[in-house]
Amino acid sequence: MTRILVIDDEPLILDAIEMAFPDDEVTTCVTAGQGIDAFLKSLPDVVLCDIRLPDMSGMEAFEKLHRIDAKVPIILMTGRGTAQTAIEAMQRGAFEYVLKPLDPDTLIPLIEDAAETSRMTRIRAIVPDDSQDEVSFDGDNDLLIGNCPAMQEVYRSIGRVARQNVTALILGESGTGKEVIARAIYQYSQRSAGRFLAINCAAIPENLLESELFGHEKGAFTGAERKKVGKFELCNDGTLFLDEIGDMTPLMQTKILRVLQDQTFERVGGTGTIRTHARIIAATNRNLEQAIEDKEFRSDLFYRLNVYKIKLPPLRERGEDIALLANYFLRRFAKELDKQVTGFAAEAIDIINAYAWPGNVRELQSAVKHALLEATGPVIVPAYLPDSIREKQSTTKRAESQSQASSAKTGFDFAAMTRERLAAGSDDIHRELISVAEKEIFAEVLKHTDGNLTQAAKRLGITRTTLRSRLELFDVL
Ligand SMILES: Nc1ncnc2c1ncn2[C@@H]1O[C@H](COP(=O)(O)OP(=O)(O)OP(=O)(O)O)[C@@H](O)[C@H]1O
Repeated sequence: MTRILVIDDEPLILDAIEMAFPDDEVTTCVTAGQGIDAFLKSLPDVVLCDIRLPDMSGMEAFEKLHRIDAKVPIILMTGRGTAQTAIEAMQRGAFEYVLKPLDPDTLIPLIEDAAETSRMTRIRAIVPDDSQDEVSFDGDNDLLIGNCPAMQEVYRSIGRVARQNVTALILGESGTGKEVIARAIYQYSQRSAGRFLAINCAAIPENLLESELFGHEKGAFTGAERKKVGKFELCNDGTLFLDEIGDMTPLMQTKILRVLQDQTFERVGGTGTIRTHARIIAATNRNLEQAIEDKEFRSDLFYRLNVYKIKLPPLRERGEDIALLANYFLRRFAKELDKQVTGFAAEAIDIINAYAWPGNVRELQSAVKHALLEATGPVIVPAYLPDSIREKQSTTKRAESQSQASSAKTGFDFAAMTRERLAAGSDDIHRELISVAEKEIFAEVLKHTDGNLTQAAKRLGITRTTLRSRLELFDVL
């Protein structure tokens, strides 16, 4: 549920917004004064503010709200005549502006985007300190849980890179915590009071991504009925998180490379060169070295991004952290859901430890939530865990050990695994299953070649570099 504060003196607009967000908490105010009071009383996640208000200008209202808490995204509503003022407000920190009459198809995704930005900026990602034995519970922030050596190295890396103002590249499978690490880097950086904007480079088509990142001039293309300020410009002194960077098209890769090389770009349809000092944090679940070899990713862009690399281990390789995380999520969600559940039965922890967690921490989180919702007693027993984990844990875990020990038998039921991943809600099934298959194939071939990579690559019909990088990705080398 998003807490939205709307400040506008037109009752029709207030009603329309309340109707457009029936599941959210919408507070409406008809003057700037009332809006500021409501803002001070309880900070909203997002503010929508008209540019013309009866008691002060929308610009003044924006500046007052922005001074109180610069991390709350403020969207200005404007008529065509006042769009220039709204653009100026954006350059001073407003999140976006929308033209009246409001179009729900534009407004709803924009509010969702603003709410997500609000969450990422305001909910702190806290790195544990060395002295921490017990995990202290903090409902308002995200604590990074895990003590295994690989995670300790991740925490050290955050400490080293956060204050350096350099580009950081976060690598790891889906759900391993890349976004939460990006937030930690931002929050521990010298730019923590500034803007943090995120964009998922895989989720939107190329032309939209281009506009989102670089902005566009009015009339730059059909449908560009207003000027747009892009994220690179908005984040001039802030931090821009480019998620799923490995999935960008060649054109976007070239454009991003230019920004990284000389900190300049042009808006789409614009001629003026704009300079940006945005700090870039990039993340991907792809093996970029492999993508370079496959000619899908520019090597010069990779070298620009790879200034400081943080590699997140998959959950299945985090040993005792798995149970630590499960217990943390149990306490967290038990509080949220108001359930009197105190812990896991030993058998349930055994299953959790044995499962391969292809969806990593995110999958564990939803499994614990599922178990809590199912629970009727004070302890989580195996029956409360999702079927997919109980039934298939042995299959998936075996996949891991087979690939590493190179000694197990073959014969996965891929149809069953696909069904399992579908039931688990995964949206990365192709990669998950292909990885499991690849690991098994490699393990068998390497066993046959006594671990000789050159011979194995020959028998597999792939290059030695490809084999090496796949094995590195699986952390087999
Ligand atoms: N070490 C950790 N301790 C506590 N919570 C974590 C940890 N790592 C990840 N999480 C939680 O797991 C969930 C998934 O993490 P996140 O979204 O950062 O993963 P991701 O790698 O960015 O995933 P994707 O590649 O799919 O975007 C989030 O709710 C995050 O807060």
